[in-house]
Amino acid sequence: MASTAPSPTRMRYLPVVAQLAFAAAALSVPFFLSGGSYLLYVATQLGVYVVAAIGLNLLAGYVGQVSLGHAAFLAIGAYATALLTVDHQWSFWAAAVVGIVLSAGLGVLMALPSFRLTTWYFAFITLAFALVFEKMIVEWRGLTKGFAGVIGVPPPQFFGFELGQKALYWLVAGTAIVCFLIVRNMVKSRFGRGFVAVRDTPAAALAAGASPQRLKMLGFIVAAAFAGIAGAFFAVQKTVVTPDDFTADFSIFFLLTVVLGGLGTLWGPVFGALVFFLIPELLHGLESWRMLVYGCILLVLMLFAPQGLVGALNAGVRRLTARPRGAPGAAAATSAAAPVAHPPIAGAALAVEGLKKRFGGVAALDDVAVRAGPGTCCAIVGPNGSGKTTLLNVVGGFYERDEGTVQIDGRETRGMSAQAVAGLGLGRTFQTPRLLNDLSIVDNVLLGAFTRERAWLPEIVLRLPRARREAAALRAEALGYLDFVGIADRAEDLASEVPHGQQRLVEIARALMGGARLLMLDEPAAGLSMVELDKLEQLISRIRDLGATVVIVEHHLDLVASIASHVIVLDRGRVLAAGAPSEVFADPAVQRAYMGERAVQGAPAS
Ligand SMILES: Nc1ncnc2c1ncn2[C@@H]1O[C@H](COP(=O)(O)OP(=O)(O)OP(=O)(O)O)[C@@H](O)[C@H]1O
Repeated sequence: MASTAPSPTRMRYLPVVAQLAFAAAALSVPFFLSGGSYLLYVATQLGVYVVAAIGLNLLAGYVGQVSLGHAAFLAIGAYATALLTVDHQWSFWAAAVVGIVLSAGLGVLMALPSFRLTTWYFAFITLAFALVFEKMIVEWRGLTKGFAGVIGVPPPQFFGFELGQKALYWLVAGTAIVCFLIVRNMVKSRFGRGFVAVRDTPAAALAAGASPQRLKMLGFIVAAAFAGIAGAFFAVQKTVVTPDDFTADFSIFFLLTVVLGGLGTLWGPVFGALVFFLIPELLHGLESWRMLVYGCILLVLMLFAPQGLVGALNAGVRRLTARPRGAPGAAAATSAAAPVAHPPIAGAALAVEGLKKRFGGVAALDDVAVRAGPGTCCAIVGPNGSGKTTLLNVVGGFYERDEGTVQIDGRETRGMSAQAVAGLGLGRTFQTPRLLNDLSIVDNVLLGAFTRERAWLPEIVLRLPRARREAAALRAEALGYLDFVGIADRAEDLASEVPHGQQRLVEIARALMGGARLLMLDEPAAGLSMVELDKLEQLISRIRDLGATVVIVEHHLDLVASIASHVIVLDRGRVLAAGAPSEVFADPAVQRAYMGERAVQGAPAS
């Protein structure tokens, strides 16, 4: 019987066909409208807004930095273009470049507070900035001409020819398409995975060796530069630039556009701008009813599609094309990749001495020593609150230590950031899996390769051969790692869709993808079924036997007894006992402190 489900190949090409069709439709608009028409003017303005919204969506949707001051970036692009062309007779192109550079520079400044502030505090700062900036434009009369604004911005010239309204439209629409493609190529690359990690789980970004600060900075620069471009077009399209054009309302309009269009979706800003800019324009004839109808549309959307237009559409498509569990599909596609015969791993030795860490009055670690060598598994056990996770966090560079030494492969890690420690070959998993829920399983694994990718941003944006080759090779490798941990059939599923036990395996695959030579697992058996536990035990044993150094924090003592050659028991931050599992678990002090008197009889023998 012929299947009615859309074929995976057809589904894969659908977005490309849709993108081409949309671009063709956008570029053909001037063929249906006359040169001086109001609609062409509106369509050009829409294109300008799309450019700005695409940038804001990258920043707010992907990097998670909600900015309520986007209008300021546009204002810089617009005023620079207007002032340089009107007062100094610069060409549009040179003036626009200055506007874009200045706007990107402001983006750098705006990025700085985001390094320290949480999302909402940062949003308030940007709102305050937008309000101050609005006043500044008015008050700095000597430069901006105050309320009067800059009048008579000339149209761009191209080889001596003045661009008419149709040509300007094509220029704006072409720029919007280019901006869309830049963002599309970026978010599909390691930068996109890094952005989402910074947004959803910065610890996972750090563990993968990615710098949240640099990624935020990149997001701000791109968003601000796009707004600068939009501002330059805004100036020539309107021919007048005044402070009223760049109020805080304008910033809020952009945020509304990307949120209601679908925050963090590629098409969100495009459809958002289309709907939320065009609707009030098209409702012009309704006069006073216009805003009421507009408000009702927004309300309905917020109620029925809180994830935005495109977010709701994507969710619908996912539901329609969902593959029944166990049916061939992505499973068949991924299992076709040859199972990886993993080469040996050159394990990195861990040596910790005299480690101390206090949180106020609590001594979370007090003179702790750990030694683990390649091809061995060292288990850290102890009651809740005994300092196990703190130990992993200090070794991983997530917390600064108070005293002591930590050496990975003989290198002292004092003063190193978490991403620098990851660069020494440390891979880790977390007590609660830190996955990028909106990305596929294979993308989650690919995050692990963040620092291994060599293609530069321009190569990625332009999809040059090296970037494409590298992306294909890494993807094949990631699928291999999913095969290795036994979940290749879930490669294309969203991380949020896979069960808890498999999420833990994804984290292990991600660490291996990052080239982990010292693997630290924080309670990997928590919440697993007996079958999953068996598989986990085999997997960790395989990784250890390949030569990696494994350090495992675990409450499941049977698992510890079967895979660890050395056990360290922590109790209130101090090492209570250390040695082979059989000795340690037989120690009455350990039995009393950790397992309690009643459990002593049930302790594993070895
Ligand atoms: N960021 C922090 N700020 C303040 N106190 C902390 C912090 N992290 C850990 N602690 C404290 O340090 C001590 C050790 O905590 P830690 O999470 O390392 O224990 P654990 O052995 O991993 O416990 P569990 O088995 O419950 O995960 C606890 O008293 C905890 O409250």
